[in-house]
Amino acid sequence: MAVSLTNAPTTLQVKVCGMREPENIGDLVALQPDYIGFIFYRKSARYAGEKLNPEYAKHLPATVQKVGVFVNEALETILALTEKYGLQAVQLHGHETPELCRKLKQAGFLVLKAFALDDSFDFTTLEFYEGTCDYYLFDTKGQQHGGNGVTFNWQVLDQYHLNTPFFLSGGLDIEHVAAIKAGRWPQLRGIDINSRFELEPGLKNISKVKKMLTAFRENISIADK
Ligand SMILES: O=C(O)c1ccccc1NCC(=O)[C@H](O)[C@H](O)COP(=O)(O)O
Repeated sequence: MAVSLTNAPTTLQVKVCGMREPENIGDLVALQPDYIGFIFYRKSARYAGEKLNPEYAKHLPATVQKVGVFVNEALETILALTEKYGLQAVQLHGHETPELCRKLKQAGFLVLKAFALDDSFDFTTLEFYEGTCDYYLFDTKGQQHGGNGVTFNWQVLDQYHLNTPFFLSGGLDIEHVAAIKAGRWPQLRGIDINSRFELEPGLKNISKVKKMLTAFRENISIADK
C-alpha cells in the first residue's frame, strides 16, 4: 500500500559540507541549501583554508548560512576564522567540551556539535551538552573525524531520548531520502551531505546535489512494506 507522508517533516534542512571552490560554491548557492560547510581542519582532504577567499565567502547571499567545521581548535582560533570568513555557524567534530559549545552559543553562533556513532554509542554521554548547542550532528564513527562516506546503523537513533534536535550525517546519498523522510525520529531537523556528492574531494557534483535537494524537498510517497 502506498502511504502519503502528510506528516513527513517537510521542513527538514539541508547542509552541504566540504565546499571551497568559488564557481562550485556559486552553483551550489543557486540551489539554495540551508547551510554550506567549510572545513577548517588542515588534515582534511576538503580543507578550505588556502582555497577559499575570505571576501568571497563573506559576500555570499544571506539565504545560506555559512558553517565553519572545526576539530579540537581553541576558542580564539574559531572566533578568528568566523570573523575572517563571515561565518554564522560552527560545527565541532572533535572532543570539544560543553563549555566551549556554550561560549560559542553565547557569542551568537549557531552551534552544531558532531558525535561519531556506532552500534554501542551511549546517548547518556550527551546529557552534559544539553542546552549548550543548537543541534547535534550524528555522523558515522570512522577513521577520519568526518567525511568517511559511510552510513551508520540508524537503529541506534531509536535510543536517542534527549531534547536537542539533530542533523543526520554520514554517507548520505539520494537512495536514503525516503527512509530519512519517513519521520522516524521526532528530533530530526536536517541532513548533512558530503562525500557521496563529490567529483573529487572539495568539489561537488552540482547536478547530483540538485537531484538530492529536489527529492528531499518534494512531498514523497513511499511504499509500505
Ligand atoms: O569531510 C571531512 O573531510 C571532514 C574532516 C574532518 C572533520 C569533519 C569533516 N566533515 C564534516 C561533515 O560535516 C561531513 O559532511 C560529515 O562528516 C559527513 O561526511 P560524509 O560521510 O562524507 O557524508
